Amino acid sequence: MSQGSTDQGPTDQGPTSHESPGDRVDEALAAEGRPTPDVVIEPDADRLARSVASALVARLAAAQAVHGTASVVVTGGGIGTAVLQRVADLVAEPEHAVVDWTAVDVWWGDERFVPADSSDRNELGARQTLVLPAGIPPERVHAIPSSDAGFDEPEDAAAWYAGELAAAATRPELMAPPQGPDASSRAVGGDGVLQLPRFDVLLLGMGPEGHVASIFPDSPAARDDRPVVAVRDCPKPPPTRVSLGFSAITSAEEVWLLVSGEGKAEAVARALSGATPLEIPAAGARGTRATRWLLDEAAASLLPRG
Ligand SMILES: O=C1O[C@H](COP(=O)(O)O)[C@@H](O)[C@H](O)[C@H]1O
Repeated sequence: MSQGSTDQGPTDQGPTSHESPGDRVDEALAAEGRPTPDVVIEPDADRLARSVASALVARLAAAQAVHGTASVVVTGGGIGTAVLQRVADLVAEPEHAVVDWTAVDVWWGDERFVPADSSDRNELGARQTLVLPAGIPPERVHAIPSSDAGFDEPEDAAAWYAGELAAAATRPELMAPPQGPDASSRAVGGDGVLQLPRFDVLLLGMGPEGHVASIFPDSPAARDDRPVVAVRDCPKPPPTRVSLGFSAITSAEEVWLLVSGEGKAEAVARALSGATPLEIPAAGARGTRATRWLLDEAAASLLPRG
């Protein structure tokens, strides 16, 4: 994996004309002094998917060495699904059998609130490409409810998923490690109870306008402090979704943004040069220990060189 690091991290925001939770995410992250994002550029989407897959297997193995289990948040989308396919290829190779897949918890960053068998479900791609081939046990697979799973409204599904996260947060092997006062307050509710388990790696795709999970620019979800939010009137179909909010995304130890294609180059450049999370939600996706922008050449084409 060719590796580079930029000093263009989105921590030096200028003053904003109005205050909103989206702006507060940015300010809180800057105040915590989170690590500057790394930028890794691969020649094309296929090589990007392969190198991310290898890095993900290594990261999950390292997490299991420390905690006994690993916890990953997966994403839908083209490159996100390609990465899971490449991980599944590695699962089939004995020399890469470094991860105990029976001890991996899988979460989703966002989901479409449509019937379970709809091809629009992010869940389907991840189940077919990785969950089934790797043999991850059903009790460790935490899908966001579909519209036919007994919830009439996406708000109910979001509240249920938030409950699942809070329940997992009490499992000793999934407890989040202590963080700084501001960061840990994201994982803890107003009642002082842990709301979020440990996420070792949180994978995100990014849309051409800079959306991550289902947090779109200048949308209610970008202004919502809750760990899980219902999304309505989404500009990209299907319009009704459930998404992790910034408070959950920024509680992850490592956030990896997977981006390929020229159509996303402008949003990548803006996210890494001071756009706010309200303007480009990807700019607000930061891990407590690391943020990695994993790009192909086309997606990186508008970044300043060197
Ligand atoms: O709608 C969504 O889009 C993003 C990006 O998808 P991509 O195909 O442009 O890479 C994805 O990350 C998200 O999970 C999905 O719901």
